[in-house]
Amino acid sequence: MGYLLSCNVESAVSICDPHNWNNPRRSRSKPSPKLRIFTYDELAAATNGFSAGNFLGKGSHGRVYKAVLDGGKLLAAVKRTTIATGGSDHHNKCSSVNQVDNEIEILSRFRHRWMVNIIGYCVDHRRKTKLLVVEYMPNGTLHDHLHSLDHHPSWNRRIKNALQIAIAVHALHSAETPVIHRDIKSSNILIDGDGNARLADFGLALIGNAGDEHLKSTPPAGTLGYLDPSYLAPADLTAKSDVFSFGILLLEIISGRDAIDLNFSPPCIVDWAVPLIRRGEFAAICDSRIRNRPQSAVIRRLAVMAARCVRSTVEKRPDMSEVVECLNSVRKISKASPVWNRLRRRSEERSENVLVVEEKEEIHVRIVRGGSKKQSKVSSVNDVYERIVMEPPVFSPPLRRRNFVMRSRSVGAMGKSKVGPDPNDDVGGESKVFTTIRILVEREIPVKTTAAAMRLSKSKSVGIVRSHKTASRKRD
Ligand SMILES: Nc1ncnc2c1ncn2[C@@H]1O[C@H](COP(=O)(O)OP(=O)(O)OP(=O)(O)O)[C@@H](O)[C@H]1O
Repeated sequence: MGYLLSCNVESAVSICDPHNWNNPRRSRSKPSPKLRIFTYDELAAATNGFSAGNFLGKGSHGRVYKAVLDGGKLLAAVKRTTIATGGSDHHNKCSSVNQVDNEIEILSRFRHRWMVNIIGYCVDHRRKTKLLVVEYMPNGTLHDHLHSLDHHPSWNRRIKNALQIAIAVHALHSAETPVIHRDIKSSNILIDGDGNARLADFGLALIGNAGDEHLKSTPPAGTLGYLDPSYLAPADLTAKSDVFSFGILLLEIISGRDAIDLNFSPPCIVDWAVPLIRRGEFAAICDSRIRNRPQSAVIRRLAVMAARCVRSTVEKRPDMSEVVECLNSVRKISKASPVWNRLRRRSEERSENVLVVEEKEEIHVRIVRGGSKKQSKVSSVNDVYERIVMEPPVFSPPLRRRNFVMRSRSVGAMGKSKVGPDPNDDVGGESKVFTTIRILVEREIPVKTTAAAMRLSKSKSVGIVRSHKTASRKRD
């Protein structure tokens, strides 16, 4: 099959220094720590024989186990995949191993405080297995937190986590040899012991400069609901596809709803949120389960940034440095002392009608005295005119029900598989790629609305990264 990306440990030379994420020159000078090469027996012992008790979860390309290493001093997560030997599922196995190889390749070059970093790996040909060993994250995924029925992260926590991931993605994009993650989504963000968000799952990530042959020859991949609708062919890939996925993530963080959620109308988060944002109805997209709503300025800036990230015109999306700047300033506002925030809120409430013109990071506020809602000009997010709605927040649209926690499917397609954008996205033109999605229809819930409740089964990343070797062999 030729799906090979051998991890050359010695080539692991560059590192993203978390303290210098915006200074690639300084961060390049740090040496990369050596990867540990484990034996199978070592990892089997550390995971209690890959026991059910140590099982953490199952992805589309293998099972993940908790490992206790170095006499209990080091906790790790071990991702186990099977090396293909031919047969009907040969292609899937190739794809899994290839994704693990890809993760090893990329994670061995980059380390970042807001990423789930690699510790080492193991290749056991006799048992036909490859194991990736990464830092253990004890607090589940951001998806679990956002969609849990009991505990909902506070606004401060959400903004902090969004900023952490934005910083990690920006570090990848601005590295000397950039990396495009291609699978940014809440279930690929793990929460560490201190409640920090860490970007994980680099199985679909691509490393290289624009124009590199392997970038131009790797088919689109990603997760349904998060996948950039403009990314239909290998040549369409840019860092702005990650920006799109990050925008979806930000909408999910703000609203607490899934990227595709059939309990909402429309089910696609972009179709649901962007019209509300355009109309200035920021409160309507806020997660109604959190009692302490942040100031309007915080919600407005988050919502507008998210809407800009999911713009259909790729060039009009911000780059991640702008997203980081915005989230940084939002975090400062949201962390300001309660007294200051009360004063700010009061002054906001006093103005009956406010027009805000946002230009990049500068916000100019024009107070329109005595203006009616009709007079307030509300145009698209692109025109960056918004009206702050001073009415009580409009929470919970009528179709909202939380009977199910739904999860958008991770669909990636690489190699032979094909993947398409969310069917709800208005892509326009003829789509060159397709995808399938399993939907379970359930009718058991007595609710006032007439729509049947539907649930998506757990998302899975599917795909094969074609190696440089494969690409060049094809050319030959
Ligand atoms: N480093 C880790 N620490 C703790 N738990 C982890 C870690 N990595 C993965 N897990 C758990 O294992 C599960 C499976 O992870 P994996 O990355 O294989 O798949 P996924 O991202 O959930 O799905 P897909 O492969 O379809 O994207 C995760 O949902 C998470 O619960």
